[in-house]
Amino acid sequence: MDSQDMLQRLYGQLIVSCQARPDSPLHGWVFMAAMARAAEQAGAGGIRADGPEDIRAIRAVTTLPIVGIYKRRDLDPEVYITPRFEEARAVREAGADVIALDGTARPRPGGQTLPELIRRIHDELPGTLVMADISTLEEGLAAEAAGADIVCTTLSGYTPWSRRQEGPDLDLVSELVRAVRVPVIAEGRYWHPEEAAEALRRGAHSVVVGTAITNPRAIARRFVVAMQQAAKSLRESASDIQGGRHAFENCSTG
Ligand SMILES: CC(=O)N[C@H](C=O)[C@@H](O)[C@H](O)[C@H](O)COP(=O)(O)O
Repeated sequence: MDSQDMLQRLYGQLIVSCQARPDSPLHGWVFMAAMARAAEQAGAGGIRADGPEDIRAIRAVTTLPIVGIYKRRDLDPEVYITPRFEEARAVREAGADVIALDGTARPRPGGQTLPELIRRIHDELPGTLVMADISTLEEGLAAEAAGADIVCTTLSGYTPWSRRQEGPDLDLVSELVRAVRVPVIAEGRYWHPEEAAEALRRGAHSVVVGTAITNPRAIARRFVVAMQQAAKSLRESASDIQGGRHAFENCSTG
């Protein structure tokens, strides 16, 4: 399948990000491959995955397009998403169709600039689509000029200069759609299905959802916190009622 067909295949689709950090009980390729299968059964149109081991395992169980990344926080705590050509090649060789990488202008470990890295991927790994993970409109424009095939809102809220907000950066989707010619993929803090639908209405090509689907710890936590808050206010109102009753009793016996 050529890269235009691949883009076409992702159009309007949910891409499920199947990632689990080392401290998660679900860390490991067995669990990530199972997550990817579950996502496919649900009707997702693509998978985003981290690291050659997970990507290889996912490739073995699905024919869905894979957006591959290789996080290397050990090389750089800030520019950690597929920072160098070495990581890009490893991800591609493991079976990824699209390589997503840090698309900001920050200095990269290894010293290559973003345009140099994208050029090298296109030259040496032909047929690979490059997705630039960016945090602002300006970075999206620069990434497109640098040769990125797709821009993605992944890093909005995760660079010191980008918008901080609890929910997804839908406005960045709208701004990018107006300003760039390449497809814009929405990603980052999509928690409700309606938000993903809204991203499509604003012109997103696809939407990537991770935590809300593949992180049971975060999902369960949401319930725990909501219930703890409810229990606390129940306790408070019960003690108010009790306090009221005491006051009444003291008053009527006094
Ligand atoms: C900032 C960063 O490193 N984002 C990572 C990129 O791959 C992942 O940790 C996110 O889970 C992914 O972007 C999906 O987003 P969310 O989990 O919010 O749906």
